Amino acid sequence: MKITVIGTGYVGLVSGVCFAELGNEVVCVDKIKAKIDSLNRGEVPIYEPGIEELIEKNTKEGRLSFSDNLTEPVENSEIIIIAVGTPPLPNGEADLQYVDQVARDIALAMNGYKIVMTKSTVPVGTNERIKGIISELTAHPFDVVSVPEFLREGSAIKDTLNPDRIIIGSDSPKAQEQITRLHQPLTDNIIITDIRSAEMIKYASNAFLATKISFINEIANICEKVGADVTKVAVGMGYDKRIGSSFLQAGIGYGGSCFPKDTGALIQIAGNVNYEFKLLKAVVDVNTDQRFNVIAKLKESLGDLKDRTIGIWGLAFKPNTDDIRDAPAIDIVEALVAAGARIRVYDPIAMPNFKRVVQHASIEWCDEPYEVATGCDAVCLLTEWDEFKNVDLIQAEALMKQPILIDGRNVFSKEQIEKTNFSYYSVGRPSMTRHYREPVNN
Ligand SMILES: NC(=O)c1ccc[n+]([C@@H]2O[C@H](COP(=O)([O-])OP(=O)(O)OC[C@H]3O[C@@H](n4cnc5c(N)ncnc54)[C@H](O)[C@@H]3O)[C@@H](O)[C@H]2O)c1
Ligand SMILES: O=c1ccn([C@@H]2O[C@H](COP(=O)(O)OP(=O)(O)O[C@H]3O[C@H](CO)[C@@H](O)[C@H](O)[C@H]3O)[C@@H](O)[C@H]2O)c(=O)[nH]1
Repeated sequence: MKITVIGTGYVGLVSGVCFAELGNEVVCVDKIKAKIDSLNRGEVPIYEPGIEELIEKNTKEGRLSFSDNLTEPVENSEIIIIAVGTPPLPNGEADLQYVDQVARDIALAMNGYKIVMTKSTVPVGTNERIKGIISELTAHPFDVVSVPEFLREGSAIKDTLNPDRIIIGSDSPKAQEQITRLHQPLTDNIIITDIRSAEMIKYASNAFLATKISFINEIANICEKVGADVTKVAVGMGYDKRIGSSFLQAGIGYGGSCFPKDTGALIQIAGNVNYEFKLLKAVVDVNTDQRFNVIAKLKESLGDLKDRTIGIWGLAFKPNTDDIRDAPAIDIVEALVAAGARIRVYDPIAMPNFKRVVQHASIEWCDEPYEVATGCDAVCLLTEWDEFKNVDLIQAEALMKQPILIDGRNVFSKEQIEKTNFSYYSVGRPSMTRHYREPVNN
């Protein structure tokens, strides 16, 4: 099939390349010319394992191309995919200006029947709004279908080529049949719904996963006080098939471009119909507090943080991505700056993006984890990159002023820590505080 994908962010690029890999003819369009120019030079604007190779292969084989103008691609395509951003407005609601603009642009470029397939995460009713915008500007026939995207950053290619399910929200048998055919090579789990339910499935899924994370984080906080181990609790709970073992990793809370934005948007969607989504509001509050537990643990072990040197291992909101959108590390580093600490940071991939958002004279940018540890009063692990899991803790400890380790992701085992002199604080597991404590004003 001939497909135009509009928006070359994570979703646009990954779905574009995957549909090309399945044998379709795909043009990825973005309004930012510099992005298209770099893609045409073979430079990929996002870090995502496996994507560079797939882009190279599919462009070489002639199934994938890039353009900063949608007119010709839309004219030549049967299916137009909307994959532009829906960032939060100050009140949490999704900002639909990019979606609206694309709907207008598609309408003006249409030359015959098209299927407009929305992959952007959009509030219930938005696909009807898209339909309205397009039909005001063109007399050509078209259908709008909602096919929400469930990929995760860091495993986006794998998720797209092996989805748990495909949701198709449609009110047109003709469009439904074509979009089903497009996705058939990926899975048998194709679920057809009305458009509004498809839109809601996306928000409800993200909100449920965020709820699981805040739930286990609260259990972790209680475990710390009663001497239980949340990692064992999660394993024990996860064997119950009704609960499931995934998304029960306690830590410093969820971040990223989706959960914070989509939970906020769903609270607003409910609010707009006079429903207070109390549970989800609590999920968001718990998540905000969870980030600052890292600061509380630093204060517990060091007292005042002024003039203390604190190391940070990891800035991305999760491993295998350079995305720092709503990463807990932003709030944590800013809180350390505000407390007057000196901060030494390193992330294998996300440092350039982080530097664009957080800049302060007290931040030292390092090239590897041991450089971070050098001269530190404490090190905090915020992203569970393999590079940090493989750190030689004895070597790191020897470089530090004080051996204090705050493990925000429960990466290290009791056995690993027992071989060191670290005072070790993790999340929802018993602390391993040692004899070592320097005077506050050393
Ligand atoms: N990032 C994820 O992991 C993920 C997963 C599932 C769903 N989603 C949803 O998918 C959507 C896209 O997310 P993303 O992270 O890929 O976004 P992004 O912000 O990374 O990229 C969006 C792209 O759209 C382009 N764009 C905006 N207006 C345009 C226009 N008029 N014409 C052409 N291009 C235009 C922008 O220049 C940008 O490159 C969002 O609604 C998001 O919630 C994202
Ligand atoms: O047990 C867990 C699992 C995740 N996280 C955190 O939750 C956040 C989100 O992780 P993940 O869901 O793996 O990444 P995303 O790429 O944000 O993907 C989510 O958001 C996307 C955008 O909507 C959806 O498409 C995906 O299905 C959904 O998993 C990260 O900060 C993780 O560290 C935890 O703290 N504990």
